[in-house]
Amino acid sequence: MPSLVVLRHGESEWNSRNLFTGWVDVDLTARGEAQARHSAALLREAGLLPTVVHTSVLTRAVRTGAIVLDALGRPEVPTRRHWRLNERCYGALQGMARTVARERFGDDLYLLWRRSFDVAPPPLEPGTPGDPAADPRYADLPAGTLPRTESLADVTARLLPYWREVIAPDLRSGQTVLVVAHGNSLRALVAHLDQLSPDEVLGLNIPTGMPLHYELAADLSPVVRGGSYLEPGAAAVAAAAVAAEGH
Ligand SMILES: O=C(O)[C@H](O)COP(=O)(O)O
Repeated sequence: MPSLVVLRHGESEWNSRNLFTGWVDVDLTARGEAQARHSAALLREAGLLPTVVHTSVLTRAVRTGAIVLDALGRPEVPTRRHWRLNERCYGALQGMARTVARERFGDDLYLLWRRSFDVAPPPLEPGTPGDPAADPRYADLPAGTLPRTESLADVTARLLPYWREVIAPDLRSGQTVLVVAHGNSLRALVAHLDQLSPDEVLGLNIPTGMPLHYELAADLSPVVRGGSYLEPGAAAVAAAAVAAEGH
């Protein structure tokens, strides 16, 4: 059976400061690096040795993937990086503390912007941190591709082509695929895999550095809806902490 593991990057510098991050390119904290190494140990114990890795082009995901492979003694495993796996663009919220956002805009709008499927935050101002128009990584993308803000629906629309055209063929060819991405780009993928309702999407939170395993049927539908965290107890506690951020 095709085997997929999805992993949100380890804790980042802005995760530890509770700042909205989006496309701002920050690094891992020492805790985040340790989470990546622990994820490798869990993968080894579970017999889930990746044969291909897909990451976003953001440092926190790229480095998490590299640390996992290094800890497994498998630095030669091919890794592909693509912007379509990037975190959602959080627009004008990028760089803002979650507590400030919740107090400034109110609980309802704060929740809608963080966790609804089809509501995007206000767009980022040109030239502010994380503006992809100023980043050479995206220089070759067609004009109009780069987001200035994204809803989860927007993330889904730009992520699924990569899922269908690149990751799915790896799975169908029998690879053990590790996808290292972000809290919301993985929410978009999980919502697609599990066909989540809008209410289920609203309650979906993915913790940093905790491998989530999906056994997939031949049509790539999950054998177990929601997949299986390799450390389910710790993941449930950490996901609740993500939901509570900013409160
Ligand atoms: O971009 C960010 O700030 C995080 O990766 C996800 O933040 P959220 O859990 O508030 O959506």
